[in-house]
Amino acid sequence: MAKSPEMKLAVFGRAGVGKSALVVRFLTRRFIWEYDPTLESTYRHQATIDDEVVTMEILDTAGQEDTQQKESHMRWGDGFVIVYDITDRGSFDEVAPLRGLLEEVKKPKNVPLVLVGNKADLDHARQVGTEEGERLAAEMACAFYECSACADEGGMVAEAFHELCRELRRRKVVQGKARRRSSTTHVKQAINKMLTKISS
Ligand SMILES: Nc1nc2c(ncn2[C@@H]2O[C@H](COP(=O)(O)OP(=O)(O)OP(=O)(O)O)[C@@H](O)[C@H]2O)c(=O)[nH]1
Repeated sequence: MAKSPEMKLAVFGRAGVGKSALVVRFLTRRFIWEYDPTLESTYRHQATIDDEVVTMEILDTAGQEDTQQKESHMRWGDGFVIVYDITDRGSFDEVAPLRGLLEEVKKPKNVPLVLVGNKADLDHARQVGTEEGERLAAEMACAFYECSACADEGGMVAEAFHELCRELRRRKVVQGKARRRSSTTHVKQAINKMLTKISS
């Protein structure tokens, strides 16, 4: 049987935006009100996405980690969930610098990621408009979801993680094609070289 693809996903965002709550919601479909502030935790999870089994390693990072720790986690990951809290403008302002660091650490640029505005159940305390999230996601060329880890009736949390896996899969297909194309070109070049040698 073919081995299921493995994807390393890291979740970033300011302390308290709900990273752990989102990861736990995704893994268990439950919401737990209080967590110890995360040092960092990694989880393994399997899911069937569009008829393909995918194995995910999910890293729930600590909101308070320093730049060196962030960079090391960014190097580890294949795809990223950047989370802000719709009731915390400051957490939204931290998204662009986080994305900037990601682009610096990961080369080539255009890193696979999804943007999540969490705590959508707290609309009365909203500080960041939905259109602002949409605009930022468009600038970063990534998918955008407003979610609530606490009240996830629409299954948006899983959708955000699944979309990131789909994006990683799409890129793998494109990279595979590019690799095949480049090896075909190499073979053609070698044959041409041989023929030139024979005829000279
Ligand atoms: N109302 C509401 N509260 C939420 C939601 N998600 C998380 N919370 C609350 O927000 C607080 C912080 O949640 P955490 O999941 O610990 O946040 P975190 O981003 O992992 O925080 P650090 O581990 O410190 O980086 C907790 O009190 C959660 O109960 C949500 O969707 N709605």
